[in-house]
Amino acid sequence: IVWLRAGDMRLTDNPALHAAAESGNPVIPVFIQPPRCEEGGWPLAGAAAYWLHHSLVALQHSLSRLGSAVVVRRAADCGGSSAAALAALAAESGSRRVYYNASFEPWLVRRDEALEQELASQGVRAKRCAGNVLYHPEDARPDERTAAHGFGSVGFFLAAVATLPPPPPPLPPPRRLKPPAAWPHSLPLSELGYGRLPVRPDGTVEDWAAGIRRSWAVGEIGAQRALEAFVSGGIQRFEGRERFRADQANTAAISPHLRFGELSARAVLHSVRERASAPTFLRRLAWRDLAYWALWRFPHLPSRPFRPWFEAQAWSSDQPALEAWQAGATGFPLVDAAMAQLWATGWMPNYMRHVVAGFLVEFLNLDWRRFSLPVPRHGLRWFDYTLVDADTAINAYMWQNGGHSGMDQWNFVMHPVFAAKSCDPEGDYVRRWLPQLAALPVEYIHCPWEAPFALRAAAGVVLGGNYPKRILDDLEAARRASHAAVMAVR
Ligand SMILES: Cc1cc2nc3c(=O)[nH]c(=O)nc-3n(C[C@H](O)[C@H](O)[C@H](O)COP(=O)(O)OP(=O)(O)OC[C@H]3O[C@@H](n4cnc5c(N)ncnc54)[C@H](O)[C@@H]3O)c2cc1C
Repeated sequence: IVWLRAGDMRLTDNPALHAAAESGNPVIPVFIQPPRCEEGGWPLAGAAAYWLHHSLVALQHSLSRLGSAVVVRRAADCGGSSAAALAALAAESGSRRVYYNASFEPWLVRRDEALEQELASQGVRAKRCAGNVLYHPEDARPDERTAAHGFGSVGFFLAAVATLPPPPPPLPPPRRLKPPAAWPHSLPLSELGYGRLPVRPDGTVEDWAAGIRRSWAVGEIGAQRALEAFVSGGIQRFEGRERFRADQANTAAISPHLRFGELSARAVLHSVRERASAPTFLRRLAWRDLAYWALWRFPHLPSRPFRPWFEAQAWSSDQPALEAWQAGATGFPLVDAAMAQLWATGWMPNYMRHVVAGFLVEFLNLDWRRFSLPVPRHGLRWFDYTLVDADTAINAYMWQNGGHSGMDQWNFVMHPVFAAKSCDPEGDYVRRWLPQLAALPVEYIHCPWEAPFALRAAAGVVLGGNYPKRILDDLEAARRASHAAVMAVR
């Protein structure tokens, strides 16, 4: 049995699949929808769940070309836990071995340890394989020497893994997977509900995911093409300052492929190293491992401030401001364009994530980690719900830093107008995502409130009409207030 989890959606460099294929025995790949209690409070939802559905469709297709398949099960139907579902599948199929790739979220580490014991008690051996990160968190050796790089920074992490053997080259995809004599029962993928879209009372489908489908080629083949396009084309622009541009596609745009394991980090590392000199990009990849290490070492990262005294920080409770941030209706075009891109495509580039996170924390002084029901509204949870690359480790690590309480706190403030000078100098990004502002000349595109009334009228822009008025008139005062709240606890 190869137990495929949400981060394993590939054939190439999939150590668990590779090991099972090499065993020479029949191979049964299985995906089990975990019960809520195994998800550590971070159930897959929204855009990321939608992505997983399509990634599973693509994986089924790739496996069928090798004469194999993915058996789909729900833990809820098979004893209520992943362990029980695997034990049942092992009993049905006569399998004695379960192969899987290691995860590092603390709740999954605990679950996997208990699961291995439960399977062992039923005569089934589990083999945990290494492969979804470059360096396993438990192998990193952070100490005083590495902390000299700035505790929790990427330099700190690179020093902590400097003496480890380099990540091995990626494994090839299996050429063949021996099928079992009879395929065990499998649910249709649709039963998992990950790809389900809401139906209106009149029976029509509310297709909020059309923009995601248009923007991405989900699955391993799409992932490899995206990586190839970046390595053969854009990587040198990334190494320069152009990686900060929002109006140009100068980053790899592979994060959802990495999140769902359609690409392995090792495959990305080796592909880049073979073809280009790209130290800045490779630091980004190391950042991903750093986030996994941080969550593994400090399990409370998604729920409590890393620096505990920030627990006492006084936050604003301005609900309309929060809703304006979410909806991309703050009246600050750069922020609103990014939130519109997020809503439409499930993604925005790193620089824009800094801009919108900074706006929420530094100017609106809204608590990034609060939890609200039924809609997850605040920064971290809103990203988790809307990003196709939603990743608990990276998301929490970055919001902690943006929210001042993290290991590697941001020492900069992204001003929603001035930041545009480097990331959207001609206003093309804003024009793309906020077409109602498209006719404004470049000097006003990021600050439409400053445009003379007649010019706005000629451009068809009505503040408070087809584009909102600013929710903050005095950014400097807002910034001073949030700074005072930080200084009171720091
Ligand atoms: C507030 C905030 C929240 C974020 N939440 C997520 C998240 O949930 N999931 C996620 O994948 N990324 C997250 N990021 C990190 C980063 O913004 C994205 O990984 C990046 O924008 C993805 O685009 P790309 O593939 O073009 O990245 P590139 O810049 O081309 O980098 C290549 C890969 O390196 C990794 N990487 C890049 N930047 C970072 C980083 N800062 N930290 C860790 N790994 C990184 C990603 O896997 C990325 O795909 C967040 C950043 C911020 C500021």
